[in-house]
Amino acid sequence: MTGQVLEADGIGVRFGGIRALDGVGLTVRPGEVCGLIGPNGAGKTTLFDVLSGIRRPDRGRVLLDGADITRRSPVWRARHGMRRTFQRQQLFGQLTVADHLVVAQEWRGGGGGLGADLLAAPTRRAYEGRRRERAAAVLRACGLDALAGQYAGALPVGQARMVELARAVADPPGVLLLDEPASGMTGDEKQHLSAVIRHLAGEEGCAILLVEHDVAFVMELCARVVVLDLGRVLAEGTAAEVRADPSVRDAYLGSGAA
Ligand SMILES: Nc1ncnc2c1ncn2[C@@H]1O[C@H](COP(=O)(O)OP(=O)(O)OP(=O)(O)O)[C@@H](O)[C@H]1O
Repeated sequence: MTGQVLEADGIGVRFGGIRALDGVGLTVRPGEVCGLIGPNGAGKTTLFDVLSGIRRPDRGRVLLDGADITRRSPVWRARHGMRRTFQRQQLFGQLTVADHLVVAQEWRGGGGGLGADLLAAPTRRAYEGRRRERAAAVLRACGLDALAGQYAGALPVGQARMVELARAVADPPGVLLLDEPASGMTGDEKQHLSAVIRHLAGEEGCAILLVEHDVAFVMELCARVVVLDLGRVLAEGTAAEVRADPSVRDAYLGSGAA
């Protein structure tokens, strides 16, 4: 999969009297890591829900490589290259780490359907073999190969977060939405996560948008940062530009922050 361009154009979402998003626009391009930051309740998760198709906006459009996908389902988006992780951990405790990555590739089908599955037909085994090879390569790239056979339910939070990222890229994405990927990680784990994300954007051309409360992590990793506040884009620019913006300092960073 090559990188895709993801655009939000004039997105509006209301929850009763609350304007969660009010005319939000942003663009993420192939090879770019864009950070999305803002105070609690700014609308970051709601925007992710709209981009990934979980929530239909009241107004505005979502575009993938220029095509309007606003009315496309989350499954359609996932099958056309858009992958997402969630703020709350979403692993299957009774599946091994490697199986998470194999299952993530199963939607492509192949190998002859249920009958072939039940009989373990050679074509089916060949498909599974290729998917296991891909899973092993991704786990190596994410530094998780030693954990391949472990049950996900037994992992500490930092490793579990990394497995979620590995699962999201098991089938190569064009666009990747990461919701607080570093939460619960140690300093070393965050460094490693940064390197993996950089590789995905720089070497594989993926367009990456990430929400993260660890502002130092975002500022160090992201070429461009978008700041949301009260459902609107408050500022957008390089890390240095955003850090120096007085309105961002007032609304979010505070005088001594980042
Ligand atoms: N399902 C919902 N029903 C009603 N209000 C909601 C719902 N989801 C979000 N909101 C409201 O919409 C606004 C934006 O919430 P959202 O979760 O998108 O913010 P956020 O920036 O992701 O916050 P956080 O950093 O705390 O995760 C908030 O005022 C929130 O209370």
